[in-house]
Amino acid sequence: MAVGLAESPSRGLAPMPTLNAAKLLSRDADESQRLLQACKVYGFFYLNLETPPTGFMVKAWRDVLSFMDDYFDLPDATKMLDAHDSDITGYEPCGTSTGAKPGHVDHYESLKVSLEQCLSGVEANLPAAIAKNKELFTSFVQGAHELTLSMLSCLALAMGLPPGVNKIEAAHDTSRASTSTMSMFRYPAQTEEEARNAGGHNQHTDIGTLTFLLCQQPGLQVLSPQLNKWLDVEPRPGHAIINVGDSLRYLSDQQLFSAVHCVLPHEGRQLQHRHSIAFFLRPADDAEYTDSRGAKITAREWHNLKFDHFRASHAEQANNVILTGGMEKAGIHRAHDSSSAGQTVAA
Ligand SMILES: O=C(O)CCC(=O)C(=O)O
Ligand SMILES: [Fe+2]
Repeated sequence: MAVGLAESPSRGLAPMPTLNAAKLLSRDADESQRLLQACKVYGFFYLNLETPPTGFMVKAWRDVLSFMDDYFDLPDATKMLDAHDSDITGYEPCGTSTGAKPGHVDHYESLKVSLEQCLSGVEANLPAAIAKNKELFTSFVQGAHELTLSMLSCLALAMGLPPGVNKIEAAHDTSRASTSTMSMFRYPAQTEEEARNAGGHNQHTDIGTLTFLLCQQPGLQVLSPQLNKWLDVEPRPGHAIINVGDSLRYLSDQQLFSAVHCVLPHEGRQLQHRHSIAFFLRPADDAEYTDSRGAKITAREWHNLKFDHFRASHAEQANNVILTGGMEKAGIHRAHDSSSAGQTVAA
């Protein structure tokens, strides 16, 4: 049975393993095995950033948050000067996609800067507000890029694939264009009136390879593959939340699990602004795989198709397997070695 939108309060916290960023950066073999199991069983895990060499990311997190406080407080008309109708760079106001409840639009605004803009080193390529903080953003994006790429090497190691040249790593060759991007989100505080038509972030699976997410406030929920019910993802200081996206599931021939998730305020409406920061690692635009419909598609085409679908009505979204990659349907929770997780899968 498919599970509907997360309209009721979720019960319980999502059980998620914790991995160590420093060990993954040094390609530790045991940590790589734990990473593989986390991606196969949950598709979501915590990443401890607090030890060197990733401690600088915790400081950058604070600095980006204080930038976001100032940026999102600007008048709408000023922020709209940064809106370029793009899904990888610039500003996007609230209400452009379908929301987390039936009949609602979303309730988050975002400011994005692409990996390519950051790597180009050319200030003129960056959104103006970001160009003023070029060092902060380039070091954050490079740090998140290096970390997520190192996770792909660790996964290849744990899967016994030839280093560097395997299908997964080869699809992330940095000399080719991609839609990898950093996105800053504000879910603004809402009045009761505002909450009647808008709320949260609709259920979805992520488009890309791995998502590196920093958040301090609750609201994120995951559809547990084990229990087939919505659970809260508890934010943890000094830890990123990492999840597998559709592209990595497809490139791994469905071995890795991209869990369905959404954002909903606990209290029924957003009482205070909620902020989150994401880096979305995605494959090179021309990388190819077979998607959830069984179609051969490039990573760029999947990205564009999925974003169009985020903007479609709930009724259209329910008609196919694009929004959640078919992951919420019973039976897709394929059997896995339950010994590794100490849990069995409710199919
Ligand atoms: O804001 C969050 O915590 C999650 C956002 C998210 O799931 C996404 O942008 O893909
Ligand atoms: Fe997401």
